Amino acid sequence: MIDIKKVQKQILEATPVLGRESVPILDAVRRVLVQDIIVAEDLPASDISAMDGYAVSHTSLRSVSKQNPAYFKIIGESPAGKPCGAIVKEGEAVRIMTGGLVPEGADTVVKVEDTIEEDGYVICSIDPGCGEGIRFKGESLQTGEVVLHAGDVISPLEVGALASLRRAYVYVHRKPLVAILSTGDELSDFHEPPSPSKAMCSNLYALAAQVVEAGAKPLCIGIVQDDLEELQSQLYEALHADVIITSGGTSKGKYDLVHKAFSSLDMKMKFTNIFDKPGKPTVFGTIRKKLVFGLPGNPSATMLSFEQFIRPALLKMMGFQNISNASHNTNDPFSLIDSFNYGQGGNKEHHRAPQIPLGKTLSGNDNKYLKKKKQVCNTMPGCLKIVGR
Ligand SMILES: Nc1nc2c(c(=O)[nH]1)N[C@H]1C(S)=C(S)[C@@H](COP(=O)(O)OP(=O)(O)OC[C@H]3O[C@@H](n4cnc5c(N)ncnc54)[C@H](O)[C@@H]3O)O[C@H]1N2
Ligand code: MOO
Repeated sequence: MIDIKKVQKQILEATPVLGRESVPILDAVRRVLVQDIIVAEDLPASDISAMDGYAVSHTSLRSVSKQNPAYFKIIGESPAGKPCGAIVKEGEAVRIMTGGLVPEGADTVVKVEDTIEEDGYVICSIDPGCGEGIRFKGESLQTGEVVLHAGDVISPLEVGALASLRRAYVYVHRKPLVAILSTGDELSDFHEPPSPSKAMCSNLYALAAQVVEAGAKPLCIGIVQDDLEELQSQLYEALHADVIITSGGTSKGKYDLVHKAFSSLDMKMKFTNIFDKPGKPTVFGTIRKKLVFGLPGNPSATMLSFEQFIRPALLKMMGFQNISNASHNTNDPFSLIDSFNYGQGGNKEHHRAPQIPLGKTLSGNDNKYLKKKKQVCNTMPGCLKIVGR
């Protein structure tokens, strides 16, 4: 048996980073960019007004004051999206709206609140300073600038930047396809009637949801009976996925066939048992370089093993680099009380303790899950996630 840290390290060492695919920018959210994004055209592409006001040449505004206002003849209008062809000379102004193109000859926009318009003239008694009220060409982004880098994670901010650069598609790391199989003759699915001897194969759905939440693509293969040939053939079919997860059949029972099926497919076994519970009988190896995880059937063990071992691998496949050893936050249903040396043989056992603040000391009466008095609540040690996610 090996400990969680070693297991996590072994898994990440065997995990490849997947190649790239081009996707529409909205499909790139929470995914990792594979290319640098270089600005092809200045942003803004021309000088545009940052204010509703009047575009003038600053030379006409020098030495204006309340006592000595400047008068400008209005020679045209530049609403947003409809440029004005006029050329502004000294003593002239163009009425301009926010986002409107600044006409030739103008270098300053006086905002409307600082002016009075009368009989085709605008009167200005304040000098806002040369260049005020204008967003100049290239002020936000300049041609040739690297605005996003390979390895960046796309969030709405990056989508906005990409859209403003007119990039409809970007290259990101491919999402792993994760085949999920549930093994066990006792399992049934929604379409089957309930029976006392059957258990609903909830793991199939819980695992698929975890795969989705991690950002990968689930492929629910369904229930596979406790039959070696069927298991072998379903696993063989599943090899077109990037990752295979089975649940159940990993233990020592007569009908626990997962080990045999893996061996028959020449699995390169990395480990078969971990030191901690839940999740003790977890199996991991590779078949034709595909990652294969055999998770125990107990639903809480299945989900915890996914969080500890599979989620980090999926994140690595999708190009995330900042995978750290940060623990889960305590609002997570996987928050656990850590009761060291609790199990027989001295292995760690983690008991569920939903939504208890990190570090809080609890008395034995606080929670039905507590078996000892005065245990310090902790999150699952060694659980990997992206920092800041
Ligand atoms: N002799 C020993 N027996 C067991 C050991 C051991 O060391 N020696 N380990 C125990 C531990 S720890 C675990 S965990 C389980 C793991 O068993 P399996 O992986 O073989 O799982 P199953 O026996 O197939 O199922 C266990 C339990 O979970 C239910 N299950 C299975 N699949 C699903 C599913 N898709 N959805 C919902 N529930 C599922 C199943 O009905 C069983 O109740 O072994 C212990 N035994
Ligand atoms: O190790 Mo078992 O996975 O439930 O406790």
